[in-house]
Amino acid sequence: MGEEIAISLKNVSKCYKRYTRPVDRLKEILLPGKSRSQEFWALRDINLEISKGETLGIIGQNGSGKSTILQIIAKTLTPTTGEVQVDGRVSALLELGSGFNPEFTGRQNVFFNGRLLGLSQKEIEDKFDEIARFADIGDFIDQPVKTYSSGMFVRLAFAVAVSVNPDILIVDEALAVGDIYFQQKCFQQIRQLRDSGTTLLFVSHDPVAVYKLCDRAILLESGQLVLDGKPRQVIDLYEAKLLKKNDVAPEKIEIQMSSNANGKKSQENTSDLASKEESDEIVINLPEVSIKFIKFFDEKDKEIESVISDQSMQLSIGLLFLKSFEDPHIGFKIRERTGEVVFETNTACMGEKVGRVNCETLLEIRFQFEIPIRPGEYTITVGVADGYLGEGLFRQTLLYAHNFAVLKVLRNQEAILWSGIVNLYPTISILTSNHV
Ligand SMILES: Nc1ncnc2c1ncn2[C@@H]1O[C@H](COP(=O)(O)OP(=O)(O)OP(=O)(O)O)[C@@H](O)[C@H]1O
Repeated sequence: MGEEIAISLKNVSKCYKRYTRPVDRLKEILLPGKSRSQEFWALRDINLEISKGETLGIIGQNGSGKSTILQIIAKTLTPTTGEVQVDGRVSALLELGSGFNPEFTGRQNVFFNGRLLGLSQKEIEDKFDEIARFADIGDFIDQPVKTYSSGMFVRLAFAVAVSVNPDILIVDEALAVGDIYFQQKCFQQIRQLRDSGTTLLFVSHDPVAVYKLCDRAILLESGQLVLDGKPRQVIDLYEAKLLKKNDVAPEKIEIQMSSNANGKKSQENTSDLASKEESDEIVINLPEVSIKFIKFFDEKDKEIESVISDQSMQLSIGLLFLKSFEDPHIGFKIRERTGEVVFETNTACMGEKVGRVNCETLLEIRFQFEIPIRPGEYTITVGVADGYLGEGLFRQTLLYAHNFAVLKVLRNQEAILWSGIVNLYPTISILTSNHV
């Protein structure tokens, strides 16, 4: 699997015309010859190949071009320049409402859309009950869709989109609309399609959804493809860039890919971050702040390689400051291998202050905590920022090293048998009384 190409974009760009005032658009139509618009490039020179069966997450800030790229692949939008090739039946859940006629009932829309997606009347009749069951909107199926809530809308749209057994499924943020039960149902359905070989393109602002569903991700920034890699790397870079954006003094900070596993750093600029190896992690830092070590200790200050579930431990972070800082704060994040955050905090959020650090200081900070989590491998991310502004915000990020170390949590042989993410240490009371 993976060699046959489902979607290919070659040098794809999309330019929109933008008008300062709506009247300018009218003037341009009535008085052709003089352009009253400005060009706006929503996508610039995108090159992308997606193999059959691949699951691609598309990440980017608002306005970065995510929907535009999906619409171009779904052929509801034509690119200004470049070449697009799509091999297979595409089913797209784009903007809420697209593809449905508001005056038609749900039932009529199912038939209408089913035909658009290439099913015969008979095929839709055969699938109709299954679609209605999945959408689960009761009698509303025979009401005009203009009377639907956004949740009902997306239920029906999703049910239709997945029922046609598409070769390529495109989902744009649609899952954020439904309730949690429906979302789970959708995820399950998407997973089933994925496992049966459907190519999936998925836009979401929820990193966890991308971690869980996708085996590859791309990051778009102002219409350009900035990184194509593993979901974890792409999300880390996205989050690093968000952090940088919020900084008051972001200009000096560097974003790099770093091979933490062997300590080798490749000082690359984000502008030429092409497709990256899985071991590369995103590090952002000022040159004057670096991590010297990360160590684990037990509660008796003995250094340990791994920790037993339910026990106490200490995380020790050694930082070298080659410049003085007035109000530095240090934080850590523990993540599961899948990328899901188990816990994170920092000195500011804990109501602590490190105080001023002088130039050429080696600072060691130790966090003590319990580890009531299931056995497995977790990663440690370290962050350092200066100038606490409240509400978890800082004046400037000094360092952010994703997945810098691995923490192994071993099974506690004395613990009860349990499953899940966190041990709640349950106890039992059994109360009996005579029932009269
Ligand atoms: N019809 C249009 N005319 C002019 N500009 C447009 C048009 N459609 C989109 N744009 C602009 O193109 C850029 C990319 O839009 P797009 O909807 O693809 O972004 P996005 O990444 O999906 O954003 P969001 O996360 O907010 O949905 C935005 O700046 C948007 O304002």
